[in-house]
Amino acid sequence: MCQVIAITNQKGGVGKTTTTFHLGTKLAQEGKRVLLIDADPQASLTVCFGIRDADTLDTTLTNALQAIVEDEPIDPEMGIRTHEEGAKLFPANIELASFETAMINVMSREYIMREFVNIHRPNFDYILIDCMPSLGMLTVNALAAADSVIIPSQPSFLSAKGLDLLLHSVAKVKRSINPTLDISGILLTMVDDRTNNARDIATTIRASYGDAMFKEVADVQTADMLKLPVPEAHYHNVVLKPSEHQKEMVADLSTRAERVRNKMVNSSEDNMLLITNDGRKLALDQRLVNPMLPDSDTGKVTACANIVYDIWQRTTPRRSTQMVFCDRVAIRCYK
Ligand SMILES: Nc1ncnc2c1ncn2[C@@H]1O[C@H](COP(=O)(O)OP(=O)(O)OP(=O)(O)O)[C@@H](O)[C@H]1O
Repeated sequence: MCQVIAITNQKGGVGKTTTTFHLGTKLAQEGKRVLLIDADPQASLTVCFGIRDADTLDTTLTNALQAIVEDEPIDPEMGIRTHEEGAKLFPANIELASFETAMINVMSREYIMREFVNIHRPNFDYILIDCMPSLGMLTVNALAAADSVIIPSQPSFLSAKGLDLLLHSVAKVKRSINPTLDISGILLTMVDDRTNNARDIATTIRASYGDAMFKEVADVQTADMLKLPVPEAHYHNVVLKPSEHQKEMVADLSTRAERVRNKMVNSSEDNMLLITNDGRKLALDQRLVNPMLPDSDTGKVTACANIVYDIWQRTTPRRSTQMVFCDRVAIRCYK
């Protein structure tokens, strides 16, 4: 018999899509017939399936729900995509947001998704619904369509605070719309056992919702842990001599620092922070401190531009890409 599970939490970024995608993929790898429904206009689950431009899709959850509202027949194969790992997807895009607003005028609006899900129940062992981060009408629809709910939650103060509200909403849906709805459990996600704060909050959540908690948690995965392939780096340090203007300006910075130290200037006019900032700008390019100054042959920006140009010339046949990072991140503000 098909199990329909809504993965929900009104808090954003707690791992709903990640949980839906990995749970769905794992079940499919075990030979189950799995349909993942993207019920979030942000379409993150759709993107997980490699669909980068969801807004150009012809058939999405919006069309399907619209067809149900208009009593049109639905072809169960329509709009379904297959992932290489075997799970199937019913995609979404931003149009779902306006559909949610329009739902307010529809009769039996809480049951639209249930009707859609029921069409697919006979063909799948599991249907997982990735909900949007809100307790709006689409989430209520997902809860009305589901047999159970998984609640991903991060061990953070704000996530813990929102759990009461969410459990209250689930209870309300169970009472008034879907009496057979169960809570499968609260799944702690992105648990970083290296910090005391995460450990403390996880303990507090367990103390409050112990029975509802999954024993397993999803550990935080950092780039280091994932051991993603990284290209071999060749480091080159380029050491440059200061221009005459830069030397003069550095001397001026010392004079300013002296005046600040001796309290000869009001701190609102000049202070160590301003001086350090000017020093950092000056080190990058003298024109950042005084736009009237000429470009310097020995400036960092010029040297960088020359290297970029040189690499471009050497690698043009390979059409290689260069990414240039700058440690003076606020450069735009000073141009
Ligand atoms: N275990 C993990 N370790 C590290 N990063 C993670 C982990 N799980 C999820 N993430 C990252 O956290 C971010 C949020 O995850 P995800 O999109 O699954 O959350 P969400 O609750 O679906 O978000 P939204 O509410 O916006 O739909 C993503 O960038 C995801 O890659």
